[in-house]
Amino acid sequence: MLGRLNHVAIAVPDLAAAAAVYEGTLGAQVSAPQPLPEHGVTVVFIDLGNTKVELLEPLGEGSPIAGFLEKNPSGGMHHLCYEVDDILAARDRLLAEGARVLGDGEPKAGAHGKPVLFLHPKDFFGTLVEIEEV
Ligand SMILES: CC[C@@H](C(=O)O)C(=O)SCCNC(=O)CCNC(=O)[C@H](O)C(C)(C)COP(=O)(O)OP(=O)(O)OC[C@H]1O[C@@H](n2cnc3c(N)ncnc32)[C@H](O)[C@@H]1OP(=O)(O)O
Ligand SMILES: [Co+2]
Repeated sequence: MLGRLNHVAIAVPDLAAAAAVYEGTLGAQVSAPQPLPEHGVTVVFIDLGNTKVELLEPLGEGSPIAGFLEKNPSGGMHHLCYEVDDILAARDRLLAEGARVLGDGEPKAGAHGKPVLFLHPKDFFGTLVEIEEV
């Protein structure tokens, strides 16, 4: 079921400052900020060739990452995103295996415009998992 690792996401309190560190200190190419109100975050991506790093900060009230940043005020690893070739088949398998799919269980378009779903961190060893259909 799992394909490539699409991205590793890091939640940050200040996206511009984090992007500047990735550009200046790490010499990375960082994409322009992408506000995603439907996800309650603004993101940038660093394309590493074999995978990506996603830096994200809260956007608006009720961001799903606000609680995480309260607990981790300087930021931290937030989620992993695995690629799948059929997100509905993946969802059905995950539900059949007893995993919790977050939200209403319906895929939403992610940062790349592809359908994504999230799985509860407590079901995957303290790691929030995102799956993205590619
Ligand atoms: C840009 C679009 C898209 C893409 O295309 O890449 C994105 O990546 S959008 C990213 C932002 N969206 C989401 O993260 C959606 C899914 N997340 C959620 O629904 C919530 O974040 C959550 C997972 C339900 C957690 O919400 P929270 O308010 O923190 O709830 P709790 O405090 O009840 O947390 C429960 C429990 O889980 C621990 N936790 C929370 N977040 C994480 C995390 N990222 N990694 C690991 N563990 C996490 C939290 O500490 C609680 O643990 P206990 O305190 O031990 O109960
Ligand atoms: Co993501």
